[in-house]
Amino acid sequence: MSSSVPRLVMRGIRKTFGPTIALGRVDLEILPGEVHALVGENGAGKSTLMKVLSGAHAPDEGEMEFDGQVYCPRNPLDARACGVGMIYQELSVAPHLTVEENIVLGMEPRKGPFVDRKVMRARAMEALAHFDHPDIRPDVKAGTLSVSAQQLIEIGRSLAMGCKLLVFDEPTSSLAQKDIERLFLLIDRLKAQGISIIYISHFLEEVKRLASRLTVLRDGSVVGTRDVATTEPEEIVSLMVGRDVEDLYPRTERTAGERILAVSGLTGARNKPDGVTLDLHRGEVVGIAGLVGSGRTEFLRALFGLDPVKGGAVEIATPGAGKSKPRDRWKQGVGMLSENRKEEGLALNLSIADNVTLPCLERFGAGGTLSPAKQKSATAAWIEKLGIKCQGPGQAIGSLSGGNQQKAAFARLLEYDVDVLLLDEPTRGIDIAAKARIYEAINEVVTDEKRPRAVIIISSYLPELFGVCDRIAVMSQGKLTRAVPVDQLTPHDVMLVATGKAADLPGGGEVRRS
Ligand SMILES: Nc1ncnc2c1ncn2[C@@H]1O[C@H](COP(=O)(O)OP(=O)(O)OP(=O)(O)O)[C@@H](O)[C@H]1O
Repeated sequence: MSSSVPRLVMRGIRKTFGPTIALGRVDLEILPGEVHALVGENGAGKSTLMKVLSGAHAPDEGEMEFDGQVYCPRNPLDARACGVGMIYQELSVAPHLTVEENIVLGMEPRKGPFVDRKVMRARAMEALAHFDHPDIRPDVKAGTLSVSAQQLIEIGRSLAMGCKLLVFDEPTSSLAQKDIERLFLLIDRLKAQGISIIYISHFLEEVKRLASRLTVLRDGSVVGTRDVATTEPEEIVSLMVGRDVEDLYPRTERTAGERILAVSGLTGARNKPDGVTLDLHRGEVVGIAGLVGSGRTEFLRALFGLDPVKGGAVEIATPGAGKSKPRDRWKQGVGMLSENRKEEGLALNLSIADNVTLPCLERFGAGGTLSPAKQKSATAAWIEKLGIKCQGPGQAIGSLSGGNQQKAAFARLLEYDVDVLLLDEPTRGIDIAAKARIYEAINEVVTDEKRPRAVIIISSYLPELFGVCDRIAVMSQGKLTRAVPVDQLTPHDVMLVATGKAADLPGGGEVRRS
């Protein structure tokens, strides 16, 4: 931190949306060459603060300075021209354009009425020199590249403009482990070049690895800024949630009951999954570990009837099974939460109550009439249980923060009350305290005395799988190992199989019974 002039000063930033105070007079200071983490619960105001910084939202009050100059961007392009680049979770690369066209997008160098292709190429090459990535050539179509390469194009776009402050909003959520490590090394290099970074993440391990200071937002206010090296994770979490953290992985005694699902030799049209066999019993949670791209999502999609299969069988022993075709899994008592929030089919203009009750509206009225009061009271119970931060069941779901939308999608699955829950990365984008509530809800459904349900959960976060599951199986190149009880496994065993260094897990594949 060579200079005494801060890179960025945000002072007294206030932003309201109708009755919601998203930010109440926030102050933030970022130094040159500093990686500064921004953490907080879902709905704390992190995205809103960054949207003010990027010119996407005008603040109601407050002022900003960038390198000692007044900074007041009119829009994100203007912000980038002033030196502030944003790298969002949902990438904004244009797939049909080439890498170099993406890098100069909106700032194309001109020669008369035409794009100056020579200057464009030179600018792109200069930006790409930061990455040393063999696949990212200036003339390839961006859409043909992996998610991690597309993320680098976004970063390149900001570097080509000479940005001195980059904002990363949960950048690792769609990346494979090796790409995550590559990104961290890049962030280290950018920092060494004096570029400042604001890093938003729900993973405190990432914050520890990268940041020197962190700021905690709670309910639209800064509750503390700390040096990362000298701050314990427990202190950060209690600052975030405003109280001490209880047990993150609540779990009561579980017993596997009758078999509810039997998958044998399931093979997808494109060989992912590849001959997958798995049994699931009432009262248990089975985890699927594996690297991004190993075929975990494809397995759940094939099992749920979303993608075509070319071989194998799925037997379901729920009260609703047999009455309907395999495509109608919901009617058979099987529900799925997709990893991609956009695919969840949340109707963004409708209220939380409408979204949560939509799949089972018949329960909320009789004779063709609907009782909004019943919809609202059922939804209010989920809002309370999962801690969805909102004004009430009537609020449009599109105006919730990303993590709170994800919680509402989970509430919808629970409200539908299925026997088998298929969960693909259910806590992605969800803060630590809310994760604990989701784990608690999972524990409740599998230990329900009258009707214990069964859960399959995919997660890239091993502590989560070890905390929540009874058995874990590992997916690698479309093939799934036996599901082994968690107390016979270590995370190391799982990683060896996931990375292809071992063929199978140790331990037996038996199900624990009472
Ligand atoms: N366009 C909008 N209209 C109405 N309310 C909004 C809008 N954008 C954000 N809010 C509200 O402002 C508050 C802060 O939301 P924000 O998205 O900044 O939270 P966040 O900390 O980024 O959460 P997450 O971790 O879930 O992404 C929330 O209560 C949210 O519902």
